[in-house]
Amino acid sequence: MELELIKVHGSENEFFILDETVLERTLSEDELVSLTKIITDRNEGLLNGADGVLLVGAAKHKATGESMRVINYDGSEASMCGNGLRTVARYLSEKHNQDELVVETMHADLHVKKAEDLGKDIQTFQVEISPVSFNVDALPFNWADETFIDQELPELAPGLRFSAVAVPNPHLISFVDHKTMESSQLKELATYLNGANPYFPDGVNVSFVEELGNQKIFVRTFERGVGFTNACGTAMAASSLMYVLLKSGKLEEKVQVTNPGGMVQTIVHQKEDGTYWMDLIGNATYLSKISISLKDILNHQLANNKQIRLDENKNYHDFIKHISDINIK
Ligand SMILES: N[C@@H](CCC[C@H](N)C(=O)O)C(=O)O
Repeated sequence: MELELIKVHGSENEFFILDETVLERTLSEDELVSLTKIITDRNEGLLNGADGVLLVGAAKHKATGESMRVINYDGSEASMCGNGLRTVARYLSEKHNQDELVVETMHADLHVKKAEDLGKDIQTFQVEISPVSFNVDALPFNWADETFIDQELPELAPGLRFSAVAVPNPHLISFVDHKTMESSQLKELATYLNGANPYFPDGVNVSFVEELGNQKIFVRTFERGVGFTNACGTAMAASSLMYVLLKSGKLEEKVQVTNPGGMVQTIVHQKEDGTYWMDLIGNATYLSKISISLKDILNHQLANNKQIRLDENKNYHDFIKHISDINIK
């Protein structure tokens, strides 16, 4: 069976999009996990690998058109992916010739839409990040209290304060100074919390956040199931939420979030029932289109592919050259 893949990125968080609805048959779970591990491998994978696979499938609910599943680099499945959802939003918007759609994800049907270009000729999409929960059971986080907001974890990271939030994938967030941002502390802590540990049985995405100015933050994330990525969309949305709640107090106002792979904008909203949701606005860039058979992938014969390299990334690089706040790679 021939597969059509699109290599894409959102803030240089890279994925392969695979649309299962146009295949002769659906993939088995084993095939999906094996395929993901093989093509995303950063050394031997397809086109230098990626951070995961985004599987477009038929939606279960009538109200929505199609669904997105997120398979991390290590084959584990995540409930959401913010950067990935922007690229799937673009794919579905072009497929159905529609500027606004609803995409079904593991826990929520999310509104997505085409937005004004963030930079010259940068395809830009705005996606809903929700539902948000501060309940530690939603992550899950083994902690005695119901929530964990702006608290110390002295046995793990003395002197730092953390907040735990599910959006709905799990995030642990700390506001740090520049020196801590550049240190090895994030890697050490996140590696521990994503191995066998008593706190986060399913692992957690860990982010350090540096305040850069009024409604401006820099976010660096070590992702569960991947490791360091250039950016994590749900982490930037969750970090913006914590920035608004703990620092600026400015709901409904754009936050500029820079990251090692570029820049996005977020807006934190509060509903009448008191719950929060975020908009995540950023690039949805196509890198290459690839045709390859499933058999060749599973036999590690990745050279047997046909590919069309797209030239959109040049515009993206011109765009990020002008973001002066990108200071950590
Ligand atoms: N990069 C994504 C998040 C992908 C899932 C994450 N690694 C997890 O396991 O929760 C994003 O842009 O949100």
